[in-house]
Amino acid sequence: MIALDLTAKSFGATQVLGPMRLRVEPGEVLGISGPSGAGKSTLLRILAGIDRRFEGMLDAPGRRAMVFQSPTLMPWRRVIDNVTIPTGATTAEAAEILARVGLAGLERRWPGQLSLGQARRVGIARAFVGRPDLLILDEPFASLDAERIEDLLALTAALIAETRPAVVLASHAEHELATLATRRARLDGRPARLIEAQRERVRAGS
Ligand SMILES: Nc1ncnc2c1ncn2[C@@H]1O[C@H](COP(=O)(O)OP(=O)(O)OP(=O)(O)O)[C@@H](O)[C@H]1O
Repeated sequence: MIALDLTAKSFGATQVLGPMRLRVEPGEVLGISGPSGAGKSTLLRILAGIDRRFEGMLDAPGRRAMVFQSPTLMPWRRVIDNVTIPTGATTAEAAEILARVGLAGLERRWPGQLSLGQARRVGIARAFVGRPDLLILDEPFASLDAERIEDLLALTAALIAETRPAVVLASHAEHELATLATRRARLDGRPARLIEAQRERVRAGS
């Protein structure tokens, strides 16, 4: 389980996030919406352990993975190395997950030779290859066309069901949140608070 008890997060004199308490169990997908600039990315960076400069306590499981809005691939490394190097996965494990996300045969390509949708798939492969306990998804499908979003939503849902990490997803897209989230919350206000919706539905198997 991931547990955050946050008192405050500030940039300089500006407090961005107010007091909040957040818990996510393995197999749960907490979907967070909220206006632009509310602090979703800031909260996700805290949960991922990237930003430790906050007041409060974070208790997060060991294996964490994050998928960002923009694919953060190393352009000077081939696709397969973009999966193995940051994760420590073997070449065989990387090839298997790349095939799983529909990129069989593209392992030796350079990131610059991929479409945006393919680059996103590499990001998803990299996130799941280590079977994370905590998965942070920050607008993972932004700027893709509707058909590709559907494919990636289905793929992500299947991989979550198989590996059952605790997932926190931030998105502006209602459809993405409605498809993936088992719980919903909204981040709003100044400083922003997390307002949890009532539990809506629990996906089969979770
Ligand atoms: N490194 C930083 N230094 C100063 N202010 C920052 C920094 N990062 C974010 N902020 C500010 O914190 C607030 C929250 O930003 P954040 O990116 O977390 O919002 P968001 O909800 O993710 O927005 P969006 O939905 O547009 O991505 C904004 O007012 C932003 O300007």
